[in-house]
Amino acid sequence: MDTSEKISVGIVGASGYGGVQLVRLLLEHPQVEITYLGGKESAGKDFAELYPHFSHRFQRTIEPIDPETIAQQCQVVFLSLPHGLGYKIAPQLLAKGCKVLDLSADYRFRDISTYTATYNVERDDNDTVASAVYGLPELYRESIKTASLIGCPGCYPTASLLAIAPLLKQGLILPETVIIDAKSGTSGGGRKSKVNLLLAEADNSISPYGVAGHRHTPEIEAICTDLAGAEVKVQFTPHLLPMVRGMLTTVYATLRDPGLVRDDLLTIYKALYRSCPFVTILPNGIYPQTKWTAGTNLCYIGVEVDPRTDRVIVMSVIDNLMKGQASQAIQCLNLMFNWEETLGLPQITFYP
Ligand SMILES: NC(=O)C1=CN([C@@H]2O[C@H](COP(=O)(O)OP(=O)(O)OC[C@H]3O[C@@H](n4cnc5c(N)ncnc54)[C@H](OP(=O)(O)O)[C@@H]3O)[C@@H](O)[C@H]2O)C=CC1
Ligand SMILES: CC(=O)N[C@@H](CCC(=O)OP(=O)(O)O)C(=O)O
Repeated sequence: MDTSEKISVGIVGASGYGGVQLVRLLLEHPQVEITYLGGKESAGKDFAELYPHFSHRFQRTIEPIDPETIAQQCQVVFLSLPHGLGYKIAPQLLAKGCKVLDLSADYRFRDISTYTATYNVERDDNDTVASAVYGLPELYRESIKTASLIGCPGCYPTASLLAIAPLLKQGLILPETVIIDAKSGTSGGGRKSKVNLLLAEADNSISPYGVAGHRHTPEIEAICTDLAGAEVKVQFTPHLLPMVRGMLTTVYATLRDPGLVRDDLLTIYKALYRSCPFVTILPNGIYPQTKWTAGTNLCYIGVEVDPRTDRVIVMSVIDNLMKGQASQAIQCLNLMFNWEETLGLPQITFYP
């Protein structure tokens, strides 16, 4: 394909884990060309200096973050920055005609007061927030297609919401009974050094954190409430696993109708995800493994019912850096440009 037909794309926050996934995927994407990389501490360095395994294929200097310059060089901009930064740049990019996909929490909430309470960032850009669409294609595909600004979901909300959405949409559970037990690899914490992510701390160990207060709880609850059409509160507990990539969530909830069996639920899940190329509902008695998703945009879901407790148990796995972050953003990009939803996205993992 003639490169003049390609869309010019920039990545702000290219030096981080989200950034490096985006570079890898966008280099292989047939419809885009990377024309800008931005960063703060990394500005002035070549990308291949930070990630030498790219040096045979891609070299580009990371530039300081200047919205004017970015808008001149890019039609689409991925913001892969810590929360509280993207919202200062996105309005200027949008005003210049760029489409923006923000991987942080800045545009995930329709209600700014929930964002402010959760992230402790004061802001009043209500109009921009109102124009943003939550970037979970399986639930908001049609809105994503026409959006200019996407608030890409967090990794825990992605895995949790894909697991629970059919139950809430169909009114199959008592919403006050939802418990989400989630586990993540350490790359979920990003590339910046943190003590709990050191090998000596995380290896040979598993630990809960953010119990009864993790910042993803309000994000999950807001979308659950939207899906159920009534307020939903969830009990969400994340855990850090001694591995790099991957996320498992196990969701428990009490069925409204104790007569429902696993086969009924599998039929409902398959029907709701029938047009979703990245979601696989596993057959009877098969439960998912994170290993099946590594490096891909896939989500596998297993469903079980315990007739002794009338609870449904739904298990979902994703790669936190992919469906939980970078490749899901590219899935949204594909929809925004009316390309095949799967374009440029790996669909089979390396295994084992
Ligand atoms: N890791 C994961 O599994 C997931 C992460 N996310 C979200 O995606 C976003 C990126 O995460 P991730 O890639 O893991 O994070 P990293 O810590 O790996 O990277 C952060 C990036 O942000 C840049 N940055 C940091 N501070 C500033 C600043 N003050 N001004 C400008 N640039 C800055 C860094 O650039 P430099 O080095 O140049 O300073 C770096 O490129 C975050 O909002 C995160 O919460 C979402 C889903 C999953
Ligand atoms: C293992 C680990 O530390 N994970 C991160 C979640 C990563 C993510 O999705 O966070 P954002 O909402 O910022 O995008 C955490 O629990 O804070």
